[in-house]
Amino acid sequence: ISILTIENKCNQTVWPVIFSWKSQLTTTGFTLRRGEARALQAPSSWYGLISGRTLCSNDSTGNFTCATGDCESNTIECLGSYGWSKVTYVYFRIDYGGTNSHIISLEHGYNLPVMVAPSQSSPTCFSSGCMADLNRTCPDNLKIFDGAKPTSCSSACKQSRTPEDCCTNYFTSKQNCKPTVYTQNFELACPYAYSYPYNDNNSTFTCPNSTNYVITFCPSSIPDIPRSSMAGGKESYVRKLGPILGGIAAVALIIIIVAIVVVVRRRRYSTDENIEAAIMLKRYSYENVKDMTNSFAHVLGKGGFGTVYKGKLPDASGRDIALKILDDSKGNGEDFINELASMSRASHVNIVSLFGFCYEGSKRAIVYEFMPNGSLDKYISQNMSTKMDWKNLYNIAVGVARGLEYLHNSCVSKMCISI
Ligand SMILES: Nc1ncnc2c1ncn2[C@@H]1O[C@H](COP(=O)(O)OP(=O)(O)OP(=O)(O)O)[C@@H](O)[C@H]1O
Repeated sequence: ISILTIENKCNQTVWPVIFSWKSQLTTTGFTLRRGEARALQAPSSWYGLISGRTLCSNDSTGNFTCATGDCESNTIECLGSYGWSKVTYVYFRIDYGGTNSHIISLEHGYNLPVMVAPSQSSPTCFSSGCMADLNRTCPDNLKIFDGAKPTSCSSACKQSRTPEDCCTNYFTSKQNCKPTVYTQNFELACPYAYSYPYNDNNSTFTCPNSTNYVITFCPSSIPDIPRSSMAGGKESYVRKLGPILGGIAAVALIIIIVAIVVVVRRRRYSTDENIEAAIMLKRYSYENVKDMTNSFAHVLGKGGFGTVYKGKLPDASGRDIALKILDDSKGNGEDFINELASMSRASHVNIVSLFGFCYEGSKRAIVYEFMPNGSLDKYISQNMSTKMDWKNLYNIAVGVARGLEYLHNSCVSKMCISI
């Protein structure tokens, strides 16, 4: 099982599509407003794709349609067969023969920048994506508009259908299927994406089968890629300035390549930060949990969902923690991860902070702040006759109300509870 966390950092709402060739996930399409994230569990041997739809709405007849990536289901869910759209795709194969693999594909086109951050890092498994805004650099004849705004960029094959662009007929071989000016536009901006048939250099990532992924739409500020010289109707001007532009382009190309290498290298070392950024929590193994609690030596109490133990963080701080081991859960693991993801975004003085979690099959635990005075209800009842005057009780009530108010209002607008 791998957890796929899909997050939307775009300034607009995105409606992700999940299409599966094998075993459906719990959803095939949903809404992700700006700043929201949703985690899904992909079972072993799941094989499918993820893409994002934009500018969706219900038309006058109530049918749900999107300007880009529409799955023609007329609803938010994308049931049934799948027609290829001119959008950015991420393909995943989860646990095939012990490994996961994924590809970011621009083979059909591009609509949104996407980054895929695996939870592990190796020379074949690192954070990468297509971060550039190719809607702006798209050659004019491949641009797709919604009104005056370019919304996506078609692949040349999808638009022209020629054997050369689609690598069919004579061009059906690695030898004859070469990058074209169009695919170079994609290739230059997104070298780790798959942009034409046989373009398999660098584009398949292979990770261990225990890897989880964060798939981010609009991952960061988008670098401004220079407009391709073939865009627009200035060919003769371009031809005259050819050698000069060629020199400038060569220098620009070198700078872009160096920048990409630097960015990719940096990202290789920050993959764990990326998954933690989406769930914003550290993931511990069950073995870690056992160590942290000294083999469950000190029980703090038992609640409706499980037993709470005292423990210590395994880092240099050695900080005291509470560790709630959830009763053998038959429940939905996705709910657990989504709830953690939302809880981890809450930060308030009157709400216990979460430090991490454990999720190994049915073994689930929450690692959070230790409260030396135990639970508030017990504390109040035990001290009622001694320490509790009306002022103290009033302050406690106000503190509790402030925490609740934060969860209901401020935190909702910061996407704590909306997932
Ligand atoms: N962070 C903590 N620090 C210290 N003790 C804790 C902490 N969290 C829980 N406990 C102890 O463990 C007991 C069980 O806690 P738990 O949250 O599981 O149950 P609960 O408060 O009854 O609520 P729930 O309905 O969530 O089960 C508490 O009554 C308290 O004594």
